[in-house]
Amino acid sequence: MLKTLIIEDDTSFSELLEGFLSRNGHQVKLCAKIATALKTLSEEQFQLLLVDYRLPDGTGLEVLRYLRDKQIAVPVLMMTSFNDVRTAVKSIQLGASDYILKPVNPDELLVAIEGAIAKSKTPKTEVASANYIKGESEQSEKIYQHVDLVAPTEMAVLIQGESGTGKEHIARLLHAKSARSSKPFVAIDCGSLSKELSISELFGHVRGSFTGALSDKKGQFEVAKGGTLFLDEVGNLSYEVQVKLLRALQERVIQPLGATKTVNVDVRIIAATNDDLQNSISNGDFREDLYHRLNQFKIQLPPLRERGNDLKLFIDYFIADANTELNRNVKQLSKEVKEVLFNYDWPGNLRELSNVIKRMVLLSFTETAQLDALPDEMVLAIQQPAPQNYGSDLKVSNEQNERLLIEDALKKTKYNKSKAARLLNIDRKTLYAKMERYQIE
Ligand SMILES: Nc1ncnc2c1ncn2[C@@H]1O[C@H](COP(=O)(O)OP(=O)(O)OP(=O)(O)O)[C@@H](O)[C@H]1O
Repeated sequence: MLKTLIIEDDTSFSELLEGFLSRNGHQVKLCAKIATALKTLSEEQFQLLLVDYRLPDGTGLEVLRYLRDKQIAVPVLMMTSFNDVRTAVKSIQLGASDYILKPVNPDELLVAIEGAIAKSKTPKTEVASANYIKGESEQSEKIYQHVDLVAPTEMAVLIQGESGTGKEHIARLLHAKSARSSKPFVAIDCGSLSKELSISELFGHVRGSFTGALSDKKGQFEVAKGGTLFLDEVGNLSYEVQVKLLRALQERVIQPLGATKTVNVDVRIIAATNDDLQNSISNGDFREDLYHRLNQFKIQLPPLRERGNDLKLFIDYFIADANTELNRNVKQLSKEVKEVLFNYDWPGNLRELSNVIKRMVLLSFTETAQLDALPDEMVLAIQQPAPQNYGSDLKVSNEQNERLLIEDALKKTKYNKSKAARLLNIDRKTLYAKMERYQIE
């Protein structure tokens, strides 16, 4: 019996899920609001969480933040509508194992649950012998050439790219191709750690150094000794932690919280970000000196929609993978499916593509995948008129869209800036900075 908590406000849907999962070996509990869910989580332990993204008293991200702050390790599967994919993909950065599109298909749900549980059992420190393909576009060639050149050096590498573009995959590859490959690769998700936690997580602490420090704990700098420390979402580190990190990198020593002795640092740093750190530097959110330390070599990963022919290669690759995993035999795509896959703009990049293809293969019982195996909303999305056209100036166009999104979020939240920031999935400081920039009152 797998003890499972479903957090979902649509009661008829959650009861349906409850019945289905109970028949498939789950012991299910239901909560319809975040507040009741957090109370339940403080009283009981679960082995799996299914969380609706939009809930009456907030978004599923709040549940993830709670789990992070309380250091509760449990696989979480986000259930999201198509329109929320962009933000749901971000939930992965906050610790969710995966997301699944609503309406939820039962077979797809079981596959996603299996994946989420398997993922939670793979230690983050393990270097996965990930299967990957390189792609053939000019950009891909350049990326892998740069990987080959920089991997054997000791240079700090900054990997920049949208969510799901393969940053962690490149970081693991850099490690695997370096002289440090026999030593640990340790990944830290800086986005999912509070300030207090990130200091102890990075540098360690000694027993009694703060309430709750019941024993000595090695920081990840020490755990990664001789190997590579991967700082994912580095733009989310608080200013105080940035100062400590910079000192560690400059002086090559760290001091665990409460310790009198220092420890030598022997790690190579690879950092990743999906923010424009230059922007964060001008906003005063990120230290320029740290940026230069991390950015001795930059690898920019392009979004999938700009990878040209690579999209086809990735589609073929993910189909082959899903055929093997799900015991299907999809060999081709109908004309309509091709049209959708090649015209969609893939905000969640490779992660979204791999999920969409897995779902499509699961729902295809013949050799040709048909349109009804794709999410309806995806089909609708490509039929919608393109967003307002601001000419070929990408920067102006992005800024206009950002401005509209911010105004919309403010209206929806009756100008409550904390709520609007949460809705936009940015912090309040960033929202203020953007409002000032766009002169939104
Ligand atoms: N070259 C590749 N070949 C095959 N699959 C890939 C490749 N690159 C990435 N993927 C797959 O795409 C998904 C996203 O990759 P990854 O986690 O590395 O992206 P990311 O940019 O670090 O994501 P996030 O910003 O959400 O942390 C993973 O499932 C990964 O296995």
